[in-house]
Amino acid sequence: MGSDAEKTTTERAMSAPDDVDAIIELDHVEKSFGDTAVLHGIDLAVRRGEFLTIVGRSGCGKTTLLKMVNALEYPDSGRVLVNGEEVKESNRVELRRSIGYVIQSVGLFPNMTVGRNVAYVPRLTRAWSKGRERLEVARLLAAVGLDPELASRYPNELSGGQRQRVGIARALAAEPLIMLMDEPFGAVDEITRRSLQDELLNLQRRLGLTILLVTHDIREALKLGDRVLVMEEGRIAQLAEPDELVSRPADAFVEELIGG
Ligand SMILES: Nc1ncnc2c1ncn2[C@@H]1O[C@H](COP(=O)(O)OP(=O)(O)OP(=O)(O)O)[C@@H](O)[C@H]1O
Repeated sequence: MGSDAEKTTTERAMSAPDDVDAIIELDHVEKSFGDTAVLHGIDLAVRRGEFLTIVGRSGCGKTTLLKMVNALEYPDSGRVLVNGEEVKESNRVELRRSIGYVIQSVGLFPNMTVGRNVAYVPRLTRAWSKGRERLEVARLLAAVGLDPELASRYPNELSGGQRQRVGIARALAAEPLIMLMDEPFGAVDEITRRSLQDELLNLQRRLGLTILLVTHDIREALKLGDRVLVMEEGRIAQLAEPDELVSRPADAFVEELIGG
């Protein structure tokens, strides 16, 4: 009794952090801004190579949770561990370089070409020759479905969808094990969005990336996530595989979200 095979997917999904190969662990994390409590006792273990999607209403704490992982925010109490090391104790610069961070507004450097943008972190950390850099940039642009010829353009000479792809290529250039993505496809049309989703899924499987992706789009969350984390007012409403979430929503809130 109680073997893994006998558990429901929810029980497996909710099982204790120490019985999985966790690359990211949140251990009873609490966070407030002034008088406003934003995260309430969050316990979460993300497995190496897992794609976790995070959904919930605006202001429920999704971005704050993501920022805990790359030390842009710290918990008031509780612990956040990446690769078994507490984030609070880590070297922040090294930690951030090892974690890709992609946000909706992309944040490309406007005065640098696409190529320079993509090669930004490798230029700081690796001694690539000019030729090698050109090859690597072309490879990365192709990986996110962009024509390598775009390397010589400036960000303002690209469409919103192309800029989003460059943002992902730039994050991948640092060869991260973890990617944090906050509404990465928010500003693109439906067709581009679908193709970006497909490319991201391929990359994630191929490179064994661990991805935490925040989205407002439940269909996107169900399509991309190995598991989906539904947040409600700073708490975990449900953490489950997509099928389980759809067939057995934990409460009326999750049911409404799925129904919508
Ligand atoms: N630096 C900050 N100072 C004060 N309050 C903050 C700060 N960052 C976030 N908050 C507040 O914390 C709450 C959670 O914010 P967070 O950005 O995590 O929500 P979210 O779920 O990502 O929202 P959205 O879906 O709208 O992006 C919000 O009420 C927000 O106003």
